[in-house]
Amino acid sequence: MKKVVHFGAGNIGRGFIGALFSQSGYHVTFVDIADEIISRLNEEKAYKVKTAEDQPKVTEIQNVLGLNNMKQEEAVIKAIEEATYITTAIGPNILPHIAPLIAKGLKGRLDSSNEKVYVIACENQISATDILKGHILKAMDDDATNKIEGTVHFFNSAVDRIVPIQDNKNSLDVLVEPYFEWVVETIEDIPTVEGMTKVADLAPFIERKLFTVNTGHAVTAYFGYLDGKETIDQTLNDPSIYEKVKATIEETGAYLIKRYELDEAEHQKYIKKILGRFQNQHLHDDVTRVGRSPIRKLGAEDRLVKPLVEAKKLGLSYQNLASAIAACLLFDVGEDPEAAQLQKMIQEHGITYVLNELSLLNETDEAVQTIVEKYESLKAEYRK
Ligand SMILES: NC(=O)c1ccc[n+]([C@@H]2O[C@H](COP(=O)([O-])OP(=O)(O)OC[C@H]3O[C@@H](n4cnc5c(N)ncnc54)[C@H](O)[C@@H]3O)[C@@H](O)[C@H]2O)c1
Ligand SMILES: O=P(O)(O)OC[C@@H](O)[C@@H](O)[C@H](O)[C@H](O)CO
Repeated sequence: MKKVVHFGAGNIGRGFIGALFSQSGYHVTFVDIADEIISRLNEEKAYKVKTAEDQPKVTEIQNVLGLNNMKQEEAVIKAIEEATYITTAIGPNILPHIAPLIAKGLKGRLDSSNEKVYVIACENQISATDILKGHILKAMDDDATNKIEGTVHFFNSAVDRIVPIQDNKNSLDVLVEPYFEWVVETIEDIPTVEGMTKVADLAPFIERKLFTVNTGHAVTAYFGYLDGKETIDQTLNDPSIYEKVKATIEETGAYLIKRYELDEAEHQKYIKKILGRFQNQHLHDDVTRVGRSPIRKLGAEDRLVKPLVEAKKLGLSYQNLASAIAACLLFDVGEDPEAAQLQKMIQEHGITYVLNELSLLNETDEAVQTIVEKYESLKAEYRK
């Protein structure tokens, strides 16, 4: 049986990537720091994935076990030595922290074998695998680095399936939306994983996904939060927010259509499908999950700022994206460490500084002025 080591036994790890591997006949070793999940995986050795729809489909996921990377380093190294795939769904900010352990595992493996292994980061971030590779190489000695070529293959990917925070913390079972897409950038003949789509150039796929699904999701979350809504589907029941979200992903759409020569009618269909996915009433996806980590989401390469900058360069409208960024700046959820840090930064230094520091937008840029105006007007409207 082929093996995969998957870092991150959370929602997307168990509910999507780990599940696809298991269903494709692989043994899956989940690596995580959450003791309860790891113990449960080792006790139960299986869990269920249930689709969020009127007639849910339930799939039993087998051949799984768990390792804690903080406590079982040697076992993780051994698992990496035996794996065909190494994947992650852990959050982009965590990649630098797991890279040294992956490097140790790869080093051990390269000393004794030249069997191919494929590394794929499944995160909502452009070039996440390249970034992970950079951290792995930093942690490796020259000898191991020289042996990587031709043996360790790194592929970028785009991963799409909405998996909300799970209600029952005492169960490994995962509720997921029925839709999924996993696009991996390679033309190599690699071991089959059912549900994986291979493409030669990931750029149009990841930008289309990140700047439609994730931009639309973020706008919904930030306006939903401001308006006191709890979930994404509840937020979109409000026609005025629905129109804002649609208008924002039409702005990103205009950029994507121009940049990648997409078919306009096809892209409109894509937008409609995405809005329909957000409206799934069985998901109960919290606005606080979708809006999480606003500092990451304000990054220059992320779902709000990058399409604004690109739309502006092409002379396209970016007014709704500017509103979305302004709403993100008002995301003040106490339990979210990045939201707390963001609010502290705004209080101490002001919006212009924050946009410069986090989004690399220069204060002389007229988009900054637009965002500041929208921020002030949203603040007046919602924080009476
Ligand atoms: N949930 C979704 O709808 C969805 C869809 C597509 C992509 N993604 C992406 O997948 C990634 C994971 O998201 P998620 O929703 O599954 O998050 P999650 O919080 O459910 O899962 C992340 C897991 O990583 C573990 N973790 C954190 N730090 C760790 C460390 N240092 N070492 C080992 N494990 C650690 C956590 O304990 C948790 O189990 C993110 O990049 C996210 O953007 C999520
Ligand atoms: O995971 P994040 O924080 O990058 O973004 C939150 C959601 O938009 C995201 O998890 C989506 O549910 C997912 O990307 C759908 O494929």
